[in-house]
Amino acid sequence: MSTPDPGQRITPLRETWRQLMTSARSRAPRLRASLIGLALAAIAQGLALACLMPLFQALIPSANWRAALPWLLAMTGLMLASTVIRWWAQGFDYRGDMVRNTHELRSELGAQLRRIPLEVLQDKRAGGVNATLLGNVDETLSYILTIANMMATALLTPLTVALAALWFDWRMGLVLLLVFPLLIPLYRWRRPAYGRGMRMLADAHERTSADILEYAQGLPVLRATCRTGEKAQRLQASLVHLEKIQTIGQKKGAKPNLILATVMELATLLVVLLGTLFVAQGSLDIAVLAALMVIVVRFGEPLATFVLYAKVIDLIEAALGKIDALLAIEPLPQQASPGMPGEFSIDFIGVEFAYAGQPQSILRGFSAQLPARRMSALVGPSGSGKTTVTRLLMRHADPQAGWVPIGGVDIRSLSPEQLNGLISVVFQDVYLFDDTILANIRMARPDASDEEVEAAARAAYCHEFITRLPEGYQTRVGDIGGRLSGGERQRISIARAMLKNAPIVVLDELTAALDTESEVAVQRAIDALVRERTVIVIAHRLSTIAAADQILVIDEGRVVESGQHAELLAANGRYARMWQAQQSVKHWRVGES
Ligand SMILES: Nc1ncnc2c1ncn2[C@@H]1O[C@H](COP(=O)(O)OP(=O)(O)OP(=O)(O)O)[C@@H](O)[C@H]1O
Repeated sequence: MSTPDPGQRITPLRETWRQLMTSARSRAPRLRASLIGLALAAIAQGLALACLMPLFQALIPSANWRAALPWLLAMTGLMLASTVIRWWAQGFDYRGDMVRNTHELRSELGAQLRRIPLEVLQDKRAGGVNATLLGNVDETLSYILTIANMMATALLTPLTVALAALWFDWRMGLVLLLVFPLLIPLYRWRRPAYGRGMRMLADAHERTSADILEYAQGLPVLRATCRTGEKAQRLQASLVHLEKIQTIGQKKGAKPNLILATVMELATLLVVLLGTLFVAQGSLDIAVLAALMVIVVRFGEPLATFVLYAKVIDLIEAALGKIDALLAIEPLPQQASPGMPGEFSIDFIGVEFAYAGQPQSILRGFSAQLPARRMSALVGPSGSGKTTVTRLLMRHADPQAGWVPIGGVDIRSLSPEQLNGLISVVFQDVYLFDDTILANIRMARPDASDEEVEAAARAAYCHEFITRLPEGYQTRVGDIGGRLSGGERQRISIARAMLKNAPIVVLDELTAALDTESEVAVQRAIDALVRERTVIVIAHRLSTIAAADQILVIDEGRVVESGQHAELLAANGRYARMWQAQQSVKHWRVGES
């Protein structure tokens, strides 16, 4: 995700309000009403406290309870109203709206993850996405009412009292009102720094979250390569960075808070001094001064911490920014659909493609015809663009020029579901979810019956090893951990493809990392899978694709040779040289020079 730009403009509060209402989704009107309710409750509370002035006037020194009674009743009524409105407003939190809203927002972000181009998603670190979905969503919605309540009580209640005080004694009213304009320059002075600080904090959280996830997931590899220390250092560096940002945040908050607390103390002193002076002169009712002193003491504390609350608004704003940025990523456009293809040949026509932000094109005028129900193999040096070709077929991204039709239908006119339904993918790296084996296979076609799942597993040569597991098909992948071998995991992946029964199969050379026995099993499963389908296989070991119907040799993003194995050998070109190089490697033995 984006790194913070220190010069970045501070989002206006209006924009924060808009983002907040957007993230409240269907509950925006209720949230808006709750926030307005909290403001009204604070004003009612201010009016209730203002009643202290006439109440004291009636009681001091004449103790006229009859004159005091209406004010006592008004105060009780206003206090009651304030409490009821506040309870109603906060009902958004305690009646579960907030939790449901948080859940909806997370679901929407989850749906957005499914919509955004995979190529964009691949650029984001898993931990970063996790930080947005969990942390930012919580930061945004869970604190909002609490903080709004605090701010309303800290600002609106004293402001109401100050305005009411004008009525009883304009000089004291003005003194009270003077305190509020002082808050504004203080807030404006600190806000850019807080805003930046909170954005940096959000970025630091995201980075640390990504590093922790990567460290935990990569531990087996790190241990095997003895590089735990190096990665641990990186993680440690992230944690230190996070600590630094938090410390800076605390330090930045200390000064304005101290200043504000001092201003509030001085304001209290000013009210007491001026009040005493006016009372001594006989121009101020002692009862009004007594009431004002109670009020000032009551509000000094929340006002003093106002700037601290303002910091949380910036935290919310930073979180809203992250959520907005994720929601703003556009899915790939879809053209008008002429319907589903009638057959499943694949063409790449003049395809130019560069990854986002990369200057050089990976595919440069790539054109190829992959006949239906035939196996086409992509071979070529590492980095030549083989995987990129398959990614474009699966529409992880769109080419900058050229197009890719399946059976003559441009894949850009198929919906993601239609396109995904046409293609099965089997990679070396098989991701198994922490669920039962049955569910892991069934995910390829959720409506498949148990019998159909088992038939696919048999066809992919999985049934035997699955029935040997402690609970057969009901064994949870998490419970058996690393007990499944690479070949077994790959056969589960092939079973998924069997069950999906899509007409096109993309295979990343599977057998490269397997021992001979597993290789034979996986190869048999593949042979069963690819029958009668349009198959693209990315091959590193040429021996595995010698029988392909067509071999496309790719170099620097275009097809430089194509044909069958024998033809290409006879042509004595690039393929023949690659073949010879691999044949000679085959005869090497470890330790021989
Ligand atoms: N998401 C990405 N962003 C930027 N560049 C990328 C991305 N994915 C791949 N590349 C670059 O594109 C080029 C082609 O990569 P690709 O994976 O298609 O090659 P390949 O022929 O499949 O390589 P290999 O045989 O090593 O798997 C490489 O230089 C690679 O670094």
